Amino acid sequence: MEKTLRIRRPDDMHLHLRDGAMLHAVLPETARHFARAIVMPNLVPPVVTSTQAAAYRERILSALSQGADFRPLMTLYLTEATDPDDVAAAHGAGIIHAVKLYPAGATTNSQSGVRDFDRVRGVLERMAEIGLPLCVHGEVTDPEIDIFDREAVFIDRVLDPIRRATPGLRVVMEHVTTSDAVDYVLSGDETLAATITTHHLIINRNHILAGGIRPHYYCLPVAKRESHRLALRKAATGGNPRFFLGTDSAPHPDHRKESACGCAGCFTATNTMSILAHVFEEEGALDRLEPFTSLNGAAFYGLEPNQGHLTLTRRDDPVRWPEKIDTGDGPVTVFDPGLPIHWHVDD
Ligand SMILES: NC(=O)N[C@@H](CC(=O)O)C(=O)O
Ligand SMILES: [Zn+2]
Ligand SMILES: [Zn+2]
Repeated sequence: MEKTLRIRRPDDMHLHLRDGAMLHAVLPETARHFARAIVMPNLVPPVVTSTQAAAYRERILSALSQGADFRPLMTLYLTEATDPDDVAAAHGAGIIHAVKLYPAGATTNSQSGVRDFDRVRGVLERMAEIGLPLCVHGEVTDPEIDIFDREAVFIDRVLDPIRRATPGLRVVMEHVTTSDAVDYVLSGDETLAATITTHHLIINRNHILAGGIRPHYYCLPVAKRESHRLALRKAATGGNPRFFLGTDSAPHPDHRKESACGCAGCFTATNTMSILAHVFEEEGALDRLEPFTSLNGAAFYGLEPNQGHLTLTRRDDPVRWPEKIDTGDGPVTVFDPGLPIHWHVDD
């Protein structure tokens, strides 16, 4: 039976748009459904100054097709040399909406990230004063720590000390993958929130490793065991306004993923809204899809909800999407949820 759901147009609060040919190829995939996105700054070289953020925003706007209704919300990449005055000026001018913390070496293009957290204390204190959110890739990089434990250890060793030392700092734990992170968010106050990706609601670590290694399911933080996936589903669909969508859609050309040392990232921009409707229906929480995708994130970032709407219809025939997106850097594989999805996004 057909079922219809009308929601405010969604925001993607964690997105990789890249640059150049890749930007041109992937931007329409997001702009088709999403009205805004928090755009990650991990370009090569990274977006570290307000001038660079403004220039990157212009490149995104000029890559948009005519008539597209999409607003990029820019971020700065925090380094040990970041100038608190530049951050505050960029925020005051409306150029940036967050600063992104990558522990050096934690993920794709994080080599310019932070090694000594004491060195960014001044920036964090200024951000707390002006109410500018810090988005955190929450994994320790200590090689002694098992990759499946790196998020939980980061909370104890790095994040909780930073939050205690910087009262009032608004923090978004990005792409949470564990029940530990969910519990930590629930234990926090209104200054603490988390994004949850689409793919972490679908896959656990077996999808990556059992029966053959599947590079297109490899991302960071890596998917954990099933109990964690279930905790994420509960958090996403549970109605707490401090959990919201950040797809972490992260395009890499196939030749970089299907390799002896494949890089991390799942590309989900194309089919995210259909997959999420499926997940929320399975959890008996379709009425909570709109808060998760379109209201909670905006509220945390101090933005009005989008004016436009998106309509999803459940039909008997499954949704079709291209297996790959062609880009100037080679094909990018679209995330495969591994099951038929029946929620069509209406044009
Ligand atoms: N999530 C990923 O696996 N990859 C992201 C980086 C990130 O968000 O950590 C990327 O830029 O490719
Ligand atoms: Zn990350
Ligand atoms: Zn990311």
